Amino acid sequence: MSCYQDLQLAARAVRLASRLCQSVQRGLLAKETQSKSDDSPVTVADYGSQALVSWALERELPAGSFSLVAEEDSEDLGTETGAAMLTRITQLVNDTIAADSTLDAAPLTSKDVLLAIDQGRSKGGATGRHWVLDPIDGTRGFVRGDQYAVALGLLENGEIVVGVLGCPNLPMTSIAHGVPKDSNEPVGCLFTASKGAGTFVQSLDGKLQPQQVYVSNVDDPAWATFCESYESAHSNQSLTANIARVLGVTAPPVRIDSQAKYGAMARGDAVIYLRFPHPGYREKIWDHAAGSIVITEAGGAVFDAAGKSLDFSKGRFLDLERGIIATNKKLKPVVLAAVQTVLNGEQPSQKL
Ligand SMILES: Nc1ncnc2c1ncn2[C@@H]1O[C@H](COP(=O)(O)O)[C@@H](OP(=O)(O)O)[C@H]1O
Ligand SMILES: [Mg+2]
Ligand SMILES: [Mg+2]
Ligand SMILES: [Mg+2]
Repeated sequence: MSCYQDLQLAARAVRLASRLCQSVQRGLLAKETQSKSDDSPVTVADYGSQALVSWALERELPAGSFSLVAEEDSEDLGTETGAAMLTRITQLVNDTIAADSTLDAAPLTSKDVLLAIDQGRSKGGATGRHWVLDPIDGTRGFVRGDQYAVALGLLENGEIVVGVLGCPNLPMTSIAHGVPKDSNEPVGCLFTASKGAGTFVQSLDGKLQPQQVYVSNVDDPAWATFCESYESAHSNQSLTANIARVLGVTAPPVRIDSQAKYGAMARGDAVIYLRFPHPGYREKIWDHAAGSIVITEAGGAVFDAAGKSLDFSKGRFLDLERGIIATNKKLKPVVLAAVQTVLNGEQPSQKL
């Protein structure tokens, strides 16, 4: 299959899953959220999205060739509350398939749904082709009614070659000054990127045609704006404020959930993305796979505090020096220097 065909397949799968997420977010019920053992939330939509993407990819790929590294697994659906959730997930998956006039498929059973979810247990690695999925990135944002993304990448021999981000709540217009509340602007963006072919944005509903996008070309940090996680537990915001101060950035950061940040940056809404999880946190590949190619194909760079590009070939986790930074190529050296200045000035106890 060519990169173009992979991209089309990925975009169809992400669109389908995004529709399921949108319908759940509209009528979100408290009982549809569970806590995972690591205390992060997971909803019927996370599972439903993973089942749909897995099902939509596998049916189009050569038999036996499908490998998926994805965030969720069916373990928690084996409990008593899990069984009720599974019924609801199966219904959501089948309703979404039935509502798509381009799909001609028999309804899935609960067992089919469990199997589709558990396809995501692949370990990935440096050889072969592995799809990398975050069925809902930014579940906390999703539950709050804010930003989230369905994020799908394709890892080929250790390198991400395709990335698709479905961002159902992201305005088609710039969020450089934040996401407007209660605006009539159209929302719902689909970002697509493939190796050597650029990054494009189109409306998730398909009404607006794809347009090529580029990261900001700001080369003076004083004019730069930055974005970071909405959740303060996900990134050390006093550290990022110090980095911004060293750079001379004066504008307040745009704080939004999920890889929607990478999409927004790819079209120039913000110039720098700073992510510094608290010591001990290990980044997962599905949290950055699609987003990183969306940035690099838009002319940007994604790297860690040592200046190294992200390495997706090491399995389910990213193996990196502290932090993830994205910006344009001109600003990379100056942003990296500011990051290193601030990290070197930290108290030893604050270091990893
Ligand atoms: N303590 C922590 N530090 C850094 N990242 C964390 C975290 N706890 C959860 N995350 C990750 O942050 C992701 C959301 O990213 P963001 O902070 O950009 O909104 C979550 O993805 P999920 O919502 O898919 O679980 C999760 O993988
Ligand atoms: Mg999660
Ligand atoms: Mg995630
Ligand atoms: Mg997720």
